[in-house]
Amino acid sequence: MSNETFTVFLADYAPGILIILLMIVLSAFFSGSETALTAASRARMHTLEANGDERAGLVNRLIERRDRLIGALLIGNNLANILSSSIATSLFLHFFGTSGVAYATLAMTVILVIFAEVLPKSWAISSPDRFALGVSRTVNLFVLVVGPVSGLVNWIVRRILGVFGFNLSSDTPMLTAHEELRGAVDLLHREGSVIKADRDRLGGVLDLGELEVSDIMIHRTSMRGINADDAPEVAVRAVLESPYTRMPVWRGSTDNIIGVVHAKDLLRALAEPDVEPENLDISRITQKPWFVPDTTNLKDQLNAFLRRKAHFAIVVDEYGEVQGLVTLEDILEEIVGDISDEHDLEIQGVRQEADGSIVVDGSVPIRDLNRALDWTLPDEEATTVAGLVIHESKTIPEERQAFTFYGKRFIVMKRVKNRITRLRIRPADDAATPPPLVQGEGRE
Ligand SMILES: Nc1ncnc2c1ncn2[C@@H]1O[C@H](COP(=O)(O)OP(=O)(O)OP(=O)(O)O)[C@@H](O)[C@H]1O
Ligand SMILES: [Mg+2]
Repeated sequence: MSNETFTVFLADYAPGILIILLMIVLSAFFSGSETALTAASRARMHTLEANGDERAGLVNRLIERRDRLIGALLIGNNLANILSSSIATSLFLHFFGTSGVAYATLAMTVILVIFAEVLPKSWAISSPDRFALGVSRTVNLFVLVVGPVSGLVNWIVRRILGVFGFNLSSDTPMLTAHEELRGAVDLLHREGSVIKADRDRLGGVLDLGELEVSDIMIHRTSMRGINADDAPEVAVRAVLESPYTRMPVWRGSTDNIIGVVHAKDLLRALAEPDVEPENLDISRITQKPWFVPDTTNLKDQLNAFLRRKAHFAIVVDEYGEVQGLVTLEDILEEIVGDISDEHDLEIQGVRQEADGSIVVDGSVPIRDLNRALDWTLPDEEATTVAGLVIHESKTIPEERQAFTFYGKRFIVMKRVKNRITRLRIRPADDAATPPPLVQGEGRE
């Protein structure tokens, strides 16, 4: 090729070749960005953003609207690939006639796969965070410009799918992150790489957002507190006799809680020189109670405990009426299972008999019984076992009357006035008992 023909060649083809090169670079940019932004660590980006990194903020905004991001990048990528291939084809047609189409297809496929796909994606995946931060501004600008087009694309896709009966409304609930996590944990458990205890704990963490304080609180009837108007030595004895470290202090009636006493503060006060139990001033060592709504979900309550560095809260309903109490330990137990310490009681009023039946006091909370014996008696309608039997039988049963529900036989052993004070529970012979129906009312 002489100098002259080379100049002519350049003048004729250089713009085309330049555009092809530019498009390959652009296509590589889009592919790499997609990989980097998808693989970037969200935790790291949030930390960086919190520390004032503006580019990390952009990355977070982009990832939050993932479909818009992917849509825009796809459009850019295709635009670049198709433009470069079209120009290459027209150049090749010039040199090789009609077989130029085949050569162009072959050459561009190889070039695009290597330089516009695999190479940038491999590069991006090797350090996605840095790559994502680097491209964030440019990609953001591009998404802003192309966003409306990708919105149009999504709309057309939905329309066409709609014709075939698939209904993807724009807010079709995708799997929530929780459901995905739970699914993954269950799957790993089934495959054997996550043991049951771990699955239960991970599941417990995920459940926190779905349970409310009222689901796990200690009901007001089981709360142990002290009366502010009692003589100090009576209060001291009450604290000594209780297994609990913190005790609500009430005045007038048990649901008028004015404070909380910590056993250690009491011990300190008593250890002061010339303080005798009888002249101790309890109100001096009571701390202000912390009231929380019964509808608080456990995740928020756990965070609130940690933030306040508190362990103990009084639960109130929407009218401010005391419903019960909840402690940090109660929430942690939802994750790790039962926690006992050297002063915790086995649940009281439950006795396992030699014949396999269980004898319970009527006042035992259903939740405690369920937890202790791994049962699933419903605790929505009634709090105590006696309450459940009364609710299901719709009467106040006589002694020795028996009922079958929820797969168990409940036999009333003792009734004092209108209260059922003791019951025997044994597995119902017929395990297929339909749950809510009261079956037998005969005497045993
Ligand atoms: N005054 C109370 N009355 C009734 N139940 C309580 C009382 N205080 C705590 N509980 C319950 O006892 C269980 C153990 O809770 P937690 O470990 O927080 O109390 P604790 O053992 O008295 O305190 P700590 O472990 O800090 O010494 C929880 O189920 C909690 O709800
Ligand atoms: Mg404890």
